[in-house]
Amino acid sequence: MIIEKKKYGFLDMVLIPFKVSPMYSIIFAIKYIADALMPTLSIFATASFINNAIMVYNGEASLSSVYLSIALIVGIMIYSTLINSLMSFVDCKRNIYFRRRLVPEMLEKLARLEYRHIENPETAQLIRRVCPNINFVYGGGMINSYEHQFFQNNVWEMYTNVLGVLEFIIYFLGITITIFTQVWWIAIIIVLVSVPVIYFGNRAGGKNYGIYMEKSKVTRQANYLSEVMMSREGTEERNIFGYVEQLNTEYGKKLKVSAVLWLKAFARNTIEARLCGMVVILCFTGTMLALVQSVTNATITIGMFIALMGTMFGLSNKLSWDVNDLASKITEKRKFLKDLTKFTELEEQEDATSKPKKNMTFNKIEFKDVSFKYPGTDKLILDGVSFVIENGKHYSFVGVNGAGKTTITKLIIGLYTNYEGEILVDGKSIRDLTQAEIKGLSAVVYQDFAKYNMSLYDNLAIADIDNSNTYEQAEKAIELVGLSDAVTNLENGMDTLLGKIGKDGVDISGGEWQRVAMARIVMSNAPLKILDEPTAALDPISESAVYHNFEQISKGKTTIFISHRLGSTKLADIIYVLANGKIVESGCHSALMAENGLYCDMFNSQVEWYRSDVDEKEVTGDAQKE
Ligand SMILES: Nc1ncnc2c1ncn2[C@@H]1O[C@H](COP(=O)(O)OP(=O)(O)OP(=O)(O)O)[C@@H](O)[C@H]1O
Repeated sequence: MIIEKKKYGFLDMVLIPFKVSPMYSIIFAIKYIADALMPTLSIFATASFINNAIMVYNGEASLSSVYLSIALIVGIMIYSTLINSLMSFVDCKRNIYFRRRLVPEMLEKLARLEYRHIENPETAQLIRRVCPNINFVYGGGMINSYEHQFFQNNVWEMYTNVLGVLEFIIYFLGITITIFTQVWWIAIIIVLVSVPVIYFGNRAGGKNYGIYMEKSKVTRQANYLSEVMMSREGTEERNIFGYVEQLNTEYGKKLKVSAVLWLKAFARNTIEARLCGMVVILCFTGTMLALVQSVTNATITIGMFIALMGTMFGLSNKLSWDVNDLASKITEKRKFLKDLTKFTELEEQEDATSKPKKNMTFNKIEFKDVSFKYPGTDKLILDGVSFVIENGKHYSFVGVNGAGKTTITKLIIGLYTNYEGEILVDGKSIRDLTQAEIKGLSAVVYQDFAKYNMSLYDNLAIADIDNSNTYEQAEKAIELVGLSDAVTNLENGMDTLLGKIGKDGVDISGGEWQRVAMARIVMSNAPLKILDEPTAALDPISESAVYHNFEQISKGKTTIFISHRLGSTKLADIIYVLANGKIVESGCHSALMAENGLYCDMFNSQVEWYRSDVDEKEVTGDAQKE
């Protein structure tokens, strides 16, 4: 385990990459140290070459005396030219390795997280910041400036930033020590000038990060607008409502705000860095002039003087820009580590990644006085709800939008445990069941069911991951949901790739996708089948066919139907009517109609809708006859 629950600090910027791969970490550390030593080496090589060349010119030395320094200069040049290309290749391999080591671990951690963290906007954003490759809900676009990075890249960048700091320290020490050995007081001046420059650079870098964060929020909103204007899903509405121009104006405004923020940061950065740079250049120019005196006094050689000139201007650039940049990056990564700490502290569900237990059975599921609020909210969604689900019977939950029907199913499948009251499976609290048992108990199709871009057979077989179901069973399931004709028309039958991800992929209609999802739960071995709005996307003929096949689909199984189409409730043995967080009525269709309560009102209002139309036709027909 590389990423574990703990408080992550600065040291982890080095420790985590080392844990992933000591080999790549060492290779890159050597590269950065070598890069840091090159300028110092270059001073000696250049000085030696110039001094020896002058001596050769004056006839004081033979040509061979410059060979070593030329070899050194050529070596440094070859190193500078080749090292980056070579390291790009190594980095490519390193990247793949880091991905292979870190991504599965993060995916597993995500799978173990308690569901409430995925639905809660705050924790969902935290998850996205740490694992940006995970496409969670709650708005697209970047949240943080580091968010565009994949998790594994963030981990690696932390390390290279620290190596960058190490490189700068070695480089700075190398040069100042070299200068100290030549003219000690110049080294003192360099240190005295550098301290405030490093301090201001560091401070500006930290501030920049704050501005980038602000900018990212606006960019995120702009990205969302751009997504709305360009996404495939919105094509029809875009044409019909003609909102692109208005959105585009809004998009432009957001981009402008984002650009202004960036420019502000950039301008301040440039001014601060340039001012610092100017101060450094002025100081260094002064020292250079003083150095001329040292050359005249023969305190230093001409070669050393020329080599130092180049190096000191390089140093002024590094001081004004690199420190600033590194400070900004380190602040960013410290924020990432803080997020990583919070992420690892998110509660996990025990045995969350286990597979559904096979052959689960039950006689009775009972809600006893259950009350529930979504975590972090105050609204009581269920308020003392009690009901029973008996094995082999069919149930319907009915109620207005937001009544809490889907919420009940989320509690049955164990997504939330923070309810009051009891949910019992044959007298045993659902909280005491293992995840494997809960998973083995029920199969669900929600309104926003998944559309897997896989073969049709795999879309079904996924409900029974150990594949105890056969092709014949898949075909039977397809027949039960009324998809057989559509499958016959597919070129590769059950093996046809669904969705547009592959070259040969076939895009099927919304209603057909819904039936595939229904077939999936037919394939599942779970004794309780929950269908949340199962026929919403079906045409009336398909819907009545599905209801017709319902007996077979649910044979020997217990079903819960949630539907606003009240015709379906006639199939239920018991209908539970929810209102204001409570079950206000229960019974079969005829009993509830006789009760003349909420259910009867809802049913009649739907019937009225059709009836007024029928009546109108009848009246018009009669009038025409007359
Ligand atoms: N993750 C969540 N966090 C906070 N509140 C939520 C969450 N999910 C649902 N709710 C709220 O809980 C209430 C009940 O939602 P639920 O989805 O159970 O209703 P429903 O009866 O299934 O509605 P519909 O018929 O529209 O599907 C709604 O007011 C909804 O806003």
